[in-house]
Amino acid sequence: MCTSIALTTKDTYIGRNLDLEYAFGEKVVITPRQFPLQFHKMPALETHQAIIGMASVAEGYPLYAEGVNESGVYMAGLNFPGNAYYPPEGGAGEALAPYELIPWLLGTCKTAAEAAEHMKRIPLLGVPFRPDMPLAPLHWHIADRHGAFVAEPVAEGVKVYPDPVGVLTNNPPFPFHRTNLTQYRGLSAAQPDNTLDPALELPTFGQGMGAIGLPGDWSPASRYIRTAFCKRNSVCENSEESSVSQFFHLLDTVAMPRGAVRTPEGNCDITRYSCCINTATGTYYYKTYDNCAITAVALTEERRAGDRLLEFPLDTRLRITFQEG
Ligand SMILES: C[C@H](CCC(=O)NCCS(=O)(=O)O)[C@H]1CC[C@H]2[C@@H]3[C@H](O)C[C@@H]4C[C@H](O)CC[C@]4(C)[C@H]3C[C@H](O)[C@]12C
Repeated sequence: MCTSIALTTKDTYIGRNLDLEYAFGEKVVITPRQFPLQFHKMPALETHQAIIGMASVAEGYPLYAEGVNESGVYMAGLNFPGNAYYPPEGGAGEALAPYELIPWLLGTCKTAAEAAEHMKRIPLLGVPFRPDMPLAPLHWHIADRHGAFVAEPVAEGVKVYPDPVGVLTNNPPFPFHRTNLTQYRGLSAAQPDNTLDPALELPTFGQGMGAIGLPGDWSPASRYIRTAFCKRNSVCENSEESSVSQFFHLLDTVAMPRGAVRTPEGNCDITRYSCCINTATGTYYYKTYDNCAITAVALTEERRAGDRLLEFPLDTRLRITFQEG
């Protein structure tokens, strides 16, 4: 499962936890403006906006889990099994395969609203990248500094919702999560009033008691509520360091430590990586399960301008610094 967040401090920061029991060949990949992108049913993009994000590269093609373009538009795919539906054959006109969405939309769109409009308009095409690669059952978080959207491909078509909370997890479909939030409307970061019986002495005996009832498990519904609560109450200083640090703390509240979440096959679902992207600069910050220090890849002008994919293998090694004095 996964959790995606859009947070505005001095800039807008967007990113996600990627929770999975196996590696998918992930690395930070920059698709520069002149790298030609091919599509099944759309004309090739010979030149487009540069994209930075986490992807596996297959036959020279960037298969993104999430990315940001140079206009600061973000798009992330999150698991949506049992609900995601892709029509097996598109018509004669335009269509995009699920793995083509991030390259095409981030290659062409200047705003998240524009990408959301395309999601409503362009039919999806249920074609995998390769016959031996399954179609990933996904829904998408789309965001920029102006706001966020959720796009869900279901049997009736692609549904696009505005997302004023700025959070997405996994199943069930998005309207459930919005309704479910109402059940937690009484939670507070402040100490609770004694509304139970003001005549009784019920002094609080520790901090944090206003959030009693905040779900602590890793189910998608609980991660949604926990992230929405922590994001809503988030405070940080007006600096890059403080914003990035805060963003990773928010993701940490829903990260999966190995062993706590088992798949039906008995494998451990873990947070393989967490990322935070500054949409104003395109800087991609990440940490991995073992390397909890933050590593960054900058989207420099030189890197934006090329014609070859730039691949940055993840720095996954934990380093422990022993202090001398
Ligand atoms: C599994 C990832 C979503 C994370 C998540 O929600 N995991 C939950 C696992 S579970 O429900 O708890 O079992 C998704 C997000 C993006 C996906 C990848 C992207 O869609 C790009 C390609 C698409 C290809 O069809 C399959 C490989 C792939 C490289 C995908 C592998 C995998 O399905 C990814 C990495």
